[in-house]
Amino acid sequence: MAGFAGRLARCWYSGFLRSPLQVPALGLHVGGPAMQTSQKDFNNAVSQLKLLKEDPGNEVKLKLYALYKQATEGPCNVPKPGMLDFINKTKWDAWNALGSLSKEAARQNYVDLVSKLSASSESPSPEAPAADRKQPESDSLVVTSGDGITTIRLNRPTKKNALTTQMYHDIIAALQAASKDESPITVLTGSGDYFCSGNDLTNFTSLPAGGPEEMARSSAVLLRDFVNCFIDFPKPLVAVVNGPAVGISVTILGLFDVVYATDRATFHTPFSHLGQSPEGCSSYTFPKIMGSSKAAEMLLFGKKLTAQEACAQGLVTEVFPDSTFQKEVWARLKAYSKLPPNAMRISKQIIRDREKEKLHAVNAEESNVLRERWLSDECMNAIASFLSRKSKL
Ligand SMILES: CCCCCC/C=C/C(=O)SCCNC(=O)CCNC(=O)[C@H](O)C(C)(C)COP(=O)(O)OP(=O)(O)OC[C@H]1O[C@@H](n2cnc3c(N)ncnc32)[C@H](O)[C@@H]1OP(=O)(O)O
Repeated sequence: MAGFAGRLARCWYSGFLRSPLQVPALGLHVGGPAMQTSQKDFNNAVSQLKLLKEDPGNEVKLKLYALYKQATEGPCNVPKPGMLDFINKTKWDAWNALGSLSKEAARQNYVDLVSKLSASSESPSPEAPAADRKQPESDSLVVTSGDGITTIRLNRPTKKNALTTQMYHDIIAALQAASKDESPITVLTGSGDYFCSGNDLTNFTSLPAGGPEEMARSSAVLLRDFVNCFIDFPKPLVAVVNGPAVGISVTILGLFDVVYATDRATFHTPFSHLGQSPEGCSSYTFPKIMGSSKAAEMLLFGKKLTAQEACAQGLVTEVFPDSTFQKEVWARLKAYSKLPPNAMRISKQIIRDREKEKLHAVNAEESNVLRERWLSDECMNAIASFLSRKSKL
C-alpha cells in the first residue's frame, strides 16, 4: 500500500489491529445458547485477522476495533478525544455507538465478521487492468496509451474514486508524461460507477509533525501544483465522465477542452456544506461558462446538476445514454485522434493561452483561501462528521 492509504492503514493497524494480540487471555463468560463463541474462537479470530491478504478498508477496521473494545472492555467509558484528534475521535465514536451491547454479543459479532472477511479474501481477485507503460506509484491510477489516446483512469471504485494524496501526485506525473507522449489526445475517466467523489476526506486525518497548519499548507501547495497541470496541459484534454462527479473532479472540468458525460452523471460542488470554498479555477471558469447566478447556485449553495443541466449550462459538451456511452465516446475520440496533432495543439494554444496568466493567479488565490478554510471549525466539523459516518452528501 503506497502513500496516504498506506499511512492511514498503518496508523489504524498500529492503533488497534495490532493491539489485540498484545492483550492476555481474557476469560470472558459465555452468555447463553445463542452466544456460542468461546474465548478460544475469539483469540483465533484476532490472530486470523492478521493473516488477511487484503486490506478490509477503514470502515470495517473501525467496526472491528469497536467490537474488540466492547468484547474486551465492555461499553465505552473513556473520555471523548478532542475535535482535532480525528482518528481517536472516530474510533471513540465507533466504540461508543455500540452502547450497552454485551461483551458476549460483541465477541460473537467480531468472530462472525472476521470469518466473513477471511472467506472473501480467499476468493480470486479481479485481474489488474492491462497497461502498456510505466504505471503510477499506486494502483489507484491506471495509465494506458493506444489508438492515439492516453487514458488516465481513476481506479478506486470501492471508494468512488476519491482522490488520495498519492493520487494527486500520480495524476500530476501522468499529465506531465502525457504532455510529452505520442498520443494526440489525453483522457481522464474513472473505473466503476462514479467518475470521482472528489478529495478523499480522510486525507486530512493524518496530521504531519507540524500539525493542522502544516497539513493545510502542504495541501494548498499540492492543490495549486495539481490544478496548474490542467491549466498548462498543451494537448486536447477530454473528460469522459462515466458517473457522478463531486468536488474537485467537477471544478477542474472548466479546464478541459471537451467533457462527455453519461446521462447517469451528476455534478456536485458541496463546498459550503463542507465549510470549504471553490478550487480548480471554478470561481473564474464557472461564472464565465454558465453565468454568475448559475455558478453561484452550484458553488455557494451546492446545487447538484444532472448531466442534461450541466450540458445546458455549458459545463458538459454532450450527454450520451449510459447504455451506449463507452462505445460512442471512444469511437468518436478514436476518430478525433487521427486529426493532425500539431494543428490541434496550436488551436488549443490560441484558444487557451491568453487566459493562462489569469488562471494561474486565480488558482493561487483559491489555494490560499482554502488553506485558511481547512483550519476553520466549519470545515473540521464537516470532515469529522463524514468520518464518523454521521453525514453524506
Ligand atoms: C491536496 C488536497 C486538495 C483538496 C482540494 C479540495 C477538494 C475538495 C473536494 O473535492 S470537496 C468534495 C469532497 N467529497 C465529498 O464530500 C464526498 C463524500 N462522499 C459521500 O458523500 C458519499 O460517499 C457519496 C455521495 C460520494 C457516495 O455515497 P454512496 O453511493 O452511498 O457510497 P458510500 O458513501 O458508501 O461510498 C463508498 C465508500 O467510498 C468512501 N468514500 C466515498 N467518497 C469519499 C471521499 N470523498 N472521501 C473519503 N471516502 C469516500 C465511503 O466512505 C465508502 O467507504 P467505506 O466502504 O465505507 O469504507
